[in-house]
Amino acid sequence: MGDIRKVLISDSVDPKCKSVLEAKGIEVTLNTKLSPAELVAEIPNYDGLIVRSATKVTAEVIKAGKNLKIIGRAGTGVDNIDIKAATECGVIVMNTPGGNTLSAAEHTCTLMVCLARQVPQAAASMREGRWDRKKYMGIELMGKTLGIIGLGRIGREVATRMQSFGVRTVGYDPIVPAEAAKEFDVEFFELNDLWPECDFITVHTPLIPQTRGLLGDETFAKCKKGVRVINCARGGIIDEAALLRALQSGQCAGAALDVFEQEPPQNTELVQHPNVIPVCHLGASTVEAQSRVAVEIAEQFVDFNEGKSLFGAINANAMVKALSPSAKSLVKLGERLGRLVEVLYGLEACKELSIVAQGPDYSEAPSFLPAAILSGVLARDASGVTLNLVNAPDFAKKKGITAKATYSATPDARHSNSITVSVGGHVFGGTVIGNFSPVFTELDGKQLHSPINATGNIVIGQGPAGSAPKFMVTMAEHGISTYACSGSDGIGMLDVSAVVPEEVFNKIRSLPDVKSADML
Ligand SMILES: NC(=O)c1ccc[n+]([C@@H]2O[C@H](COP(=O)([O-])OP(=O)(O)OC[C@H]3O[C@@H](n4cnc5c(N)ncnc54)[C@H](O)[C@@H]3O)[C@@H](O)[C@H]2O)c1
Ligand SMILES: O=C(O)[C@H](O)COP(=O)(O)O
Repeated sequence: MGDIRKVLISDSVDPKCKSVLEAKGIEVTLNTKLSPAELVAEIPNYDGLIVRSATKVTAEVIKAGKNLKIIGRAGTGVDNIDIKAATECGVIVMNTPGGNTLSAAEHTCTLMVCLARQVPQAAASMREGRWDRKKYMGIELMGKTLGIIGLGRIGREVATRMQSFGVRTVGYDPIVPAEAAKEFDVEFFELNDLWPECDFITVHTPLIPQTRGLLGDETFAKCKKGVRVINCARGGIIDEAALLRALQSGQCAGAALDVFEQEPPQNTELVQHPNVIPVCHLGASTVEAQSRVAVEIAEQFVDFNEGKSLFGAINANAMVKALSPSAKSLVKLGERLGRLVEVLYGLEACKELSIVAQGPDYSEAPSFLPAAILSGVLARDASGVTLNLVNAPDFAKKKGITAKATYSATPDARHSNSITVSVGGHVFGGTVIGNFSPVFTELDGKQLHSPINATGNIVIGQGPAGSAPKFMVTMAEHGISTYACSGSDGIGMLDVSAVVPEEVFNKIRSLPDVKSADML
């Protein structure tokens, strides 16, 4: 069992999610009725949180989650989660990106067909006792052009489905080359050229600054008169006020909206417009999609807990290769080496860290060692935030600290695998013995005659040769014994039986010629 023992599910997620987690011994609470304030009060009791789009996982919630390690989104969009705050607090965020793709694509196609034939409006009018055959004259889809903005998972599935109606599909996506779009029969257009081509436009992008208001007054004006639009992605990609104006002027002949700038929507004039088909965010609401995303997020939590994978994580690059027990030991060693150089030379001297991983087993280490070492270097400067592989790189950036790692397959002369970190010409190193025992092996460029356990209570001191026995005597007078001692050229390292109290350190520091003495 890993670190995730208690999980809160705060949205209505398929019960399979709870079952998969509980089968692995994880305690699960399902509570979909928490107010924002109640969530803030409850969250400290949990290691993990699972949501859909209803729960707003704000910075306040994340900061209150003192034990929170992971937030899972049973679905795609993570705009209801404050990713920046999660990253700063070292909390992993993951989603299940593909689980509801087909349902969202089918829903988009359904809405497009409804726009062409006004089926929802006709059904509503019949329920009101009318038989308005003339009013609901539709258009055929055959031969019409659909513009797809965002050619990711859903955009492509929409394209291939609508092609079966004889619809010509054109599209734009900043990261999809024209040749790749051609493979699923989408003609690529730059955005400016795309607008006048389309009878229908559907958006399938995330809501990010570049896509907010993508369809607005300016772009509606570039469209064919009578264009119909669909938003099954996120409210705000189509500017609601501009859409209402385009509907009122007839520039837009119809809009099908599954998502809104505010949910439930506040813009009632838009929702009530006769040419709008409003739907209460149902893109992913199918039995199949809900079952899939529920199982997927639970299995992703379990895999993370068991050190198998970090599939679906969107803010934990440095962690992806650091899940195995041996990698975890190497992360620990990295943290301790980082701490060692900071304790000896201070933060200012640690602005540029150069890291080398050597030996056949450490080829993946450069992907996570910089973050591990940085979390040690910055540990005393993080104002109460616990640093880890998720948040240390961001913290370091803010402090102007860089860490670069290189890899060499050739082992060093003494160890088959080793890591070193250098600051200002001072080199410190270590290795992991077996899979679980991180040890220091090199102090300021000198190999230690015997390695020192890097996870123990380590005292590090600087002073003249012969200082170490005096350190030991002083600590022994206060009941602290020394398990191991090693050192070189003025730096000594002692593995001791307990954390040394400040008053004892003060005695040690007052010994003749001792430059420094600290707990690591
Ligand atoms: N309505 C629902 O219930 C529902 C269900 C699932 C997903 N969604 C939403 O649908 C959207 C798409 O999901 P997906 O799984 O296809 O995502 P995806 O990541 O597979 O695809 C999104 C695509 O948008 C592209 N993109 C980014 N910026 C762009 C820009 N400025 N212009 C054009 N394209 C841009 C990306 O390059 C990417 O290819 C997301 O917003 C997601 O939250 C909604
Ligand atoms: O981004 C998504 O996955 C969809 O918008 C679905 O949201 P939901 O899980 O709240 O239905």
